[in-house]
Amino acid sequence: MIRIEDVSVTLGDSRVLDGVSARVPDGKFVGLVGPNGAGKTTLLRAMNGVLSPDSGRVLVDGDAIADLSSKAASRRVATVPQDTTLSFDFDVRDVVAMGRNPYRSRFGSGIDSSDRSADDGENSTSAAVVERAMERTDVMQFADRSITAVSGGERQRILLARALAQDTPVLLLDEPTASLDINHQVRTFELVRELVREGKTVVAAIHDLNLAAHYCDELLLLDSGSVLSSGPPTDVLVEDTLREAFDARAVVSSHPVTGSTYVTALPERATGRERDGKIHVVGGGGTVSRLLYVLSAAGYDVSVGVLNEGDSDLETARLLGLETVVEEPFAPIGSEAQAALEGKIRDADVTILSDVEIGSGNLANLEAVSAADSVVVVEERQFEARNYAGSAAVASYRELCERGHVVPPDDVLSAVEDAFAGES
Ligand SMILES: Nc1ncnc2c1ncn2[C@@H]1O[C@H](COP(=O)(O)OP(=O)(O)OP(=O)(O)O)[C@@H](O)[C@H]1O
Repeated sequence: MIRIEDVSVTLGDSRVLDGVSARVPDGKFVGLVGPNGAGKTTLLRAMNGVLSPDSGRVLVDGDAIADLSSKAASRRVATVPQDTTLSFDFDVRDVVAMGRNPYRSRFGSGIDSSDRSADDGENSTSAAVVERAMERTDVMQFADRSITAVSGGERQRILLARALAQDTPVLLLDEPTASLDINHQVRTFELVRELVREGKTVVAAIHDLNLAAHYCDELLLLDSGSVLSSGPPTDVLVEDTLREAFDARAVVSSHPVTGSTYVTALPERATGRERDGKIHVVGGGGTVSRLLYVLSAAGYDVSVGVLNEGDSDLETARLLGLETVVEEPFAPIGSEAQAALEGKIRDADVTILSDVEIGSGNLANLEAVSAADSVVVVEERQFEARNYAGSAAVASYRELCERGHVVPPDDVLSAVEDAFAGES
């Protein structure tokens, strides 16, 4: 168990940590999240004993880490720093083997009698621990190369190997995947989960909130040196808290594939007049996702439907946190969905009809749209080019086109602005 008790740290003139308290239970993976400069690295440095707090303390397995000798502290806590630059010219294998230093006697390279690996018997020599650490972090191929001759991402994995070779119950990682390609990001986090399953306690500063949500048991959100929120990712990653910490608009949903809490950052609303109108979008079949994103990023209150369950546009709408009118997969629009659609169109200031197919199956949709206050029709092709034979649906669609703005997809935002400006 790691206990962080009311830790405050001042660096230069600034109070970098201000009364931080938290607990990390054994065998858990806790993600430290928060904006740049929030104090994540500083907290990790207080946790490994490199930095002594001005007040408060960090206890690891009951002992204040700052009071332990550096050797004793290094047997409890291993750290992979954010800055992995190493200026000395050692072979990679030697760098990883440095993880064994806390177990070596002060004289020469003999193994200290308290070396846990020595206690483990013949097969767990230091060399074997080092080899295993290199295998798990996929750096064996660099073993005989100089540490100065590997890439930043490779160096990051080598320093993780060194931390594993240290064989400590606690592992601290500062942005462990910052320089890693997508494959090694996932492999590293999967490895961390495996280490946690084996009983290690891991705390990692992580900028990518979605990776943090997916892999961590709990998150500790720091903001300006204080804990703003802590607990399971679903409790910490909520829109209001994210706005407060990161000063950013974000939508929180669950990822359609993994089911993990998923944060989608939205661009700030364009400056100028506040776009606070309601828009309902009729369209789907995988064609309106970008439109939904653009409109909600612009700050409008957007709803969409009727969408069938299974439509990728529905996933997008859910990711963006939009209101939806939904029908069963592949089913025609039933009376309940029809009534909900009519309600949404009634409530909306502007209704967008986006490149829908015109046919008898869509007549009810088109008639519902004809009750809208203001209509924008998105058309990839000119109406005439569609060459539809006369039918009630075509007549209804033609009437909507005559009444509303007809625009290509790229011009929707300006057409919507015109509609709000009352120029329709
Ligand atoms: N030696 C120092 N002297 C003065 N201020 C410092 C010093 N080291 C760090 N700071 C400041 O302390 C604050 C916290 O820094 P820290 O590196 O802990 O933040 P962080 O959350 O890890 O940030 P990032 O996400 O950018 O890595 C920052 O505002 C930083 O500028």
